[in-house]
Amino acid sequence: MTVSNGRFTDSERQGVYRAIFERRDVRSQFLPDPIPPDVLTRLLEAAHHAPSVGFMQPWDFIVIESRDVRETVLALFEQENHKAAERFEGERKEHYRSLKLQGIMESPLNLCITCDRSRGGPHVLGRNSIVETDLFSTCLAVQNLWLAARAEGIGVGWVSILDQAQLSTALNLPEHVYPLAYLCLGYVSEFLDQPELEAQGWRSRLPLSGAPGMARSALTGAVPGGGASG
Ligand SMILES: Cc1cc2c(cc1C)N(C[C@H](O)[C@H](O)[C@H](O)COP(=O)(O)O)c1[nH]c(=O)[nH]c(=O)c1N2
Repeated sequence: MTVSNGRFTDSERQGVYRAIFERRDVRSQFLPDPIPPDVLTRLLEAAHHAPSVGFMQPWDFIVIESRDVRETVLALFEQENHKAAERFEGERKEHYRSLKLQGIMESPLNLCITCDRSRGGPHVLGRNSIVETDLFSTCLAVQNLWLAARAEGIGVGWVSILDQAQLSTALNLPEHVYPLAYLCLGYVSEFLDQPELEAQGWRSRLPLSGAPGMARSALTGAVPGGGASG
């Protein structure tokens, strides 16, 4: 069916929303099946079509299959995760320790999406005032990949419990390249219907209306839906 004005058909639109609402951060459900090269290429193409400040396209994609490198990154995770647990007390600490927060070895492929902070030279259109816009752009590449992966039936898990300098060393990154997202990718046994942290009782989704800081009018401080302002 042809639709004018570049509009999506109903089923195309539903597909986009389905990817958004059914995307999950995956740590526990990875299958070992390899991701075929053409599928991986589609995911990287999707990431590469993210918006970026001044069309800077500051990202690069490091595909990591090596078990040695993954074991090194897992050791970095264990070290930081141990420190992270110490920030909680009592039952909350035990709860934290029970959470699975990475799938580095179980997933068949790890991917580091980096941000080259020097790309495009010293003056990038749109980045003169807010210098972090290159990092924001790279986050959008991550999200594009995450949604495309969901549409391909592939789970993605973001591992950020890592020391950034140690990760850079492990991946041999030059100083101007920032390891923005360390991701685990693979087909999954299932996609949970809610975030794993919610299923584990760690934290729940906030309501869109009335949540602190959400949907707030910058001019009046009023929260649509009758929530308290201020
Ligand atoms: C920047 C960033 C960093 C992390 C995450 C996400 C993002 C955006 N998340 C995943 C996070 O816990 C998850 O997105 C939320 O719990 C919501 O779940 P769904 O993504 O909707 O399944 C995440 N998960 C995890 O198990 N270990 C981690 O280190 C991180 N780090």
